[in-house]
Amino acid sequence: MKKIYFGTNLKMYKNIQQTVDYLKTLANETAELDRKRYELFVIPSYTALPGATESISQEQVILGAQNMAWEEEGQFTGEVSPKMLEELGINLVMIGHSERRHIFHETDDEENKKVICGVKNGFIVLLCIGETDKDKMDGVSNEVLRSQLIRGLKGIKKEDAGKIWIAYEPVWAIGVNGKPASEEYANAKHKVIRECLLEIFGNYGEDVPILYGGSVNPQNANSLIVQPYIDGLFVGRSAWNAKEFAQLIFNTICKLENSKGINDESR
Ligand SMILES: O=C[C@H](O)COP(=O)(O)O
Repeated sequence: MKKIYFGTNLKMYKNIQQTVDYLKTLANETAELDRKRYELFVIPSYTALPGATESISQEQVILGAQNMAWEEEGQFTGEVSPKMLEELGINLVMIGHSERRHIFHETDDEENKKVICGVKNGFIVLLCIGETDKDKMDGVSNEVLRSQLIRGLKGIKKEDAGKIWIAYEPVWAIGVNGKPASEEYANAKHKVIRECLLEIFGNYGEDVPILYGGSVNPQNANSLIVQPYIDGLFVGRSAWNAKEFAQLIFNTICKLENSKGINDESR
């Protein structure tokens, strides 16, 4: 039975104390969660990472970094190296979030160098991909997703597929001005992504979880999670209150376990 994933990116919102308080509450509220079946992760800001690693066990909540340099050291002012994250005990790095790609103009080739460096340094690499509104209007969403995957995962060995997680986040669905994708649309794009992963990694492509992100909220989480190609939810705003995030997680699990999907071997 495949794992189901729930995670959040705290973006540039919570300071050190707020992050520590958030994590303690989230760990407490989700203490009953079966970690063999459900994976939970949080991606705080860099400055909060030391406090975060000291405040909770990563057996309860995996901690990630929002970005990472593609080199281990060097003349890269303002960047954070994988070795520095390793020193903090961080287990996951997020690469290519929509805000990195579109505000900071990161390219697929740069994301690829970071993915390679992250895998090499033993991190779980959460690669974010997603089409823009224009891509969608022009009818090239599938091609854009395939291109981001093929370029972003270039050079990753099949045997390392298990170190990659994918977050599908349509750019038009993210943030305060975002409009959530319908469950049908999200599921169809996850199918495209799964097929592409199987092309890239062969059967190892099944080892890569694909999470949906972009205006996930208590109203749409249940219908998204039961979709056959959706392996988890990557939540922004609706996760930033720890008690409400825990409630969203338990509600969706309840929905999932009461649905037919839970008996399907593919889940
Ligand atoms: O990293 C998380 C995503 O950008 C989703 O954010 P959102 O749920 O606030 O749209």
